[in-house]
Amino acid sequence: MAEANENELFVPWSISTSVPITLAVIWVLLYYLYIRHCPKPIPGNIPYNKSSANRILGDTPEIKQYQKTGDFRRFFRDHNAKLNTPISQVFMFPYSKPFILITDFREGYDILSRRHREFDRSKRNADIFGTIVPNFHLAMQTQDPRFKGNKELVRDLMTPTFLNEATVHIYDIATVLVDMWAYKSTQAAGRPFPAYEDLHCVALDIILAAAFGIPLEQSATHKQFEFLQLQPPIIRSSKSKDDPVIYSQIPLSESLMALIKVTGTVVVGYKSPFPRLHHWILKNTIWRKDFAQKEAFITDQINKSVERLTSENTQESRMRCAMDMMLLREIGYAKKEGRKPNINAPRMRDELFGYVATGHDTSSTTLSWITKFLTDNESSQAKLRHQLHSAFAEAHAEKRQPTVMEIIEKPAPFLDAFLEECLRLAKTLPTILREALTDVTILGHSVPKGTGIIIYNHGPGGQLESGFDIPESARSDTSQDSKHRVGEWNTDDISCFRPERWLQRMTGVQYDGERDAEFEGANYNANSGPFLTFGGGPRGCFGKKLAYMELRIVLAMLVWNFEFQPCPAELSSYEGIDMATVVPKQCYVRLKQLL
Ligand code: HEM
Repeated sequence: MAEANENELFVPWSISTSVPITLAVIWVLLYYLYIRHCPKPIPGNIPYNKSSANRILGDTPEIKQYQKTGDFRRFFRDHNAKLNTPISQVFMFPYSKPFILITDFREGYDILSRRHREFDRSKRNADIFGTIVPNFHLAMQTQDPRFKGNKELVRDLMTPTFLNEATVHIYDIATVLVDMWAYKSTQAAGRPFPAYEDLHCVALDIILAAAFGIPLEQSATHKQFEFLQLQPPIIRSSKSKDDPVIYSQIPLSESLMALIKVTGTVVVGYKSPFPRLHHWILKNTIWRKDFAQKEAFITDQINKSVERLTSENTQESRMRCAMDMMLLREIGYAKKEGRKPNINAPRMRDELFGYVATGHDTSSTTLSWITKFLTDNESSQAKLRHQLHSAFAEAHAEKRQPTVMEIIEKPAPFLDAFLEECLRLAKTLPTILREALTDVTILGHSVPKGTGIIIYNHGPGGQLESGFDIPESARSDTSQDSKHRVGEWNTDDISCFRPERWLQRMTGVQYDGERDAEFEGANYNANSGPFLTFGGGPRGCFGKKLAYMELRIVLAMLVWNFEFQPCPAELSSYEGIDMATVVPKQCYVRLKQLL
């Protein structure tokens, strides 16, 4: 009986004690797992968001909120602004190491230009581009054994000879754009119309002409203009001068669409925590056809180039595009190495596609931002036109278009300054990635080897916003040495559009009261102040010279031919959308033809 009673007592006791103990053990275990999987901040005192450090997803929920608005890169700006710091840790992806985010220009510039033995292209770049163009030098770190060979292959593509060839294509395509916009503006009769699609085609045509020598008649812009002229005249149903006119757009060929789509797939790499796997799955499923078409397009262009280079016709066999230059290099290497040329070498195919991919979106997006700055800064626009009239005085007197050589060669400091100011403010590519190759010190903080570095040049202390007072002693020796190499922007107008900030007056120049005096003695100074639009150092933008040529020619031709008049506020947002680059959400023009 006593035994039975003991058992009776024991059972309820065991339930009442073992359940809470089990729950407590589970809770401790879960808590341990939770803590184990939360982000691990870098030891020391680099600021980070404390609540993000206490959740497995780190900063991801906040980043997702920004993604919903379209421009997730704004997160970087706000992150350092909220933490009131030029350097912070970001927990970008679950289970990954923290990234270091820097918004201070001098530190970014120092890392890119002076400390490139300590910092290199980030492995994340390889993750982002690895499944699209694994053999493109952008996807490689500098110590990658393939890197040097690839750079050799593309060596000729930014030489003056090659660029001179490219300027002719650029000018021809810009001329078609001018003709098309003259036609559109007549039809629109003072109403605005969207500009983005046309600029996207122009930039595509330019890079395809430079890469593969695709002739003007086959350009998307030329076809669009022909198509437009066959359309019935626009019937205006609305009376408001502010209602935009929407023109029909001829669809691009399947192969061009494939090139654009494949380039756009890079966004998956930017945003995914598992970029390679994520991209690989999509590439082998829903994007399979696009990738196949892109490959077929490149094969076709290689065959055409071989035909050109082996043609008896000297006019035909003349080198005229990146494809031909690369093929000739490959033939040269093969001869030297006593082997057959590999005209289908993966590195050549990827360098070619990479050239198109990196050269297209960046330029088209920048052109779109430029048209917005033209539209919204009337007095600077008028001053630019005035500069062009005085720089290309003969063309102005003869009421003709400036020639391409006039645009490229005549000094026009306000044109340089205007373009640079557009590039400073354009949101095209505000993030630059690096990786610490060794344990490093950044602004006095220890950062371990292998850490990903994000340099965000539109944040506090960057090229658009004044920053923090950082003691010189916290900066690296190289940063202290180069303190005066680049000027500083005036904090009062740093975020305003003011091309004059790039000009310096030569001392001793007298003004004679003539019309052109405002440009006399004005010198454009590229080091006037913070500017990282093309990154910097040995891994800075490879296509910068081509980009400047393209933007200069298109900008000069547009301002010569049109007055960009204000668009209604509801069509003039400065918000960006995150694609491969940050594209303006709205890009409209309202044009008055001048010639
Ligand atoms: C306005 C137009 C352009 C902008 C704003 C731009 C911007 C940039 C930026 C910010 C980088 C990263 C630099 C760094 O990490 O330090 C970059 C890299 C690069 N850009 Fe551009 N770019 C433009 C036009 C072009 C063009 C036209 C081409 C080629 C035809 C090109 C080819 C490249 C390549 C290949 C790289 C990688 C270089 C390397 O990894 O060594 N870009 N660009």
